[in-house]
Amino acid sequence: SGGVFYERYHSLEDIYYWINKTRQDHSDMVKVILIGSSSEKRPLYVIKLSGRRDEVKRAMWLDCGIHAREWIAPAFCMWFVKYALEFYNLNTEITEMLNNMDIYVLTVMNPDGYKYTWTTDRMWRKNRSVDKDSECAGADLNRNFDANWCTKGASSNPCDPTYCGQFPESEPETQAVAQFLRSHKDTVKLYLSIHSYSQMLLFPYSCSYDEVSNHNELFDLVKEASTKIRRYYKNIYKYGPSAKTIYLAPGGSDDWAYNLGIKYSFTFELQDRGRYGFLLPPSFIPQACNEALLASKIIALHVIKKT
Ligand SMILES: NCCCCC[C@@H](C[SeH])C(=O)O
Ligand SMILES: [Zn+2]
Ligand SMILES: [Zn+2]
Repeated sequence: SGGVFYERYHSLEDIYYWINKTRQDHSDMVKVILIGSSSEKRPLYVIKLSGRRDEVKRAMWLDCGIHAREWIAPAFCMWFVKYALEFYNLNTEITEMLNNMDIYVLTVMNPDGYKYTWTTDRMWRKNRSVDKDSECAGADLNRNFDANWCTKGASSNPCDPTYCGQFPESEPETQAVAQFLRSHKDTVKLYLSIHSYSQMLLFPYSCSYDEVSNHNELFDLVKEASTKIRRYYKNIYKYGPSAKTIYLAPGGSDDWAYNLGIKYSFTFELQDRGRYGFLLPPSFIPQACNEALLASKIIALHVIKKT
């Protein structure tokens, strides 16, 4: 139903409308939680998906759109929500997921930046906070978390695309997510952050070359996901610990979530590998989202078994 809607990119206003319509159309499985607001005072709405059972003890977190220009990410969050609601009680994996874990989905973590890519600069990455001491705007929200903050792989120059912000959690968007996860850290067992591009399935650490305690388990998970994507969708995803697999990137949401105690923490870089890059045409949305959905299912079902 409304399939073509999910094969398009949508403006920020359309996404806010979609969030509210989804809640109205599925009031038995959907709650909308306001977790904070952006630096330009736009709301940060989290969609909470629950199966029709009583309280479950686990939850999973999925955020998209932390980086403004990575439009395939919010498209995936919307695809994921539509799929979960449409196939609950029809598809075994999604039914198993929703019967055993609530799913929190933050469709656009950086609404100001996303809006800016629709109105002004399609290649914008950061949020749109204004630093009074600089003529440049915006901090990189994926360098603003409290995990080896502003060390190698981030910049302290407000004009740089990887500007770490004035201090850890200086940005309202970072604060909102960190606050929500801190207050739900006993139930959230899986953290997924969706980005583009370069087709990679990554896990901590990216703030250092240190290996996490459950490195082998996380490595096997992303290896299995990559293998299945290659088999079913004939597409190649690299996988491994972030620092070694992509680059050093301190202050990342996944490293911070891991250190908070969410031991299953991943960053996905979706399609493509550079032919279109951030300008991935809408015709690629279905396959890019199905690849990410497959990886999400594999990881979520493992987490349910193990926690
Ligand atoms: N914790 C960061 C995981 C590795 C880097 C991910 C990319 C996504 Se565009 C980045 O934030 O530069
Ligand atoms: Zn990104
Ligand atoms: Zn990226």
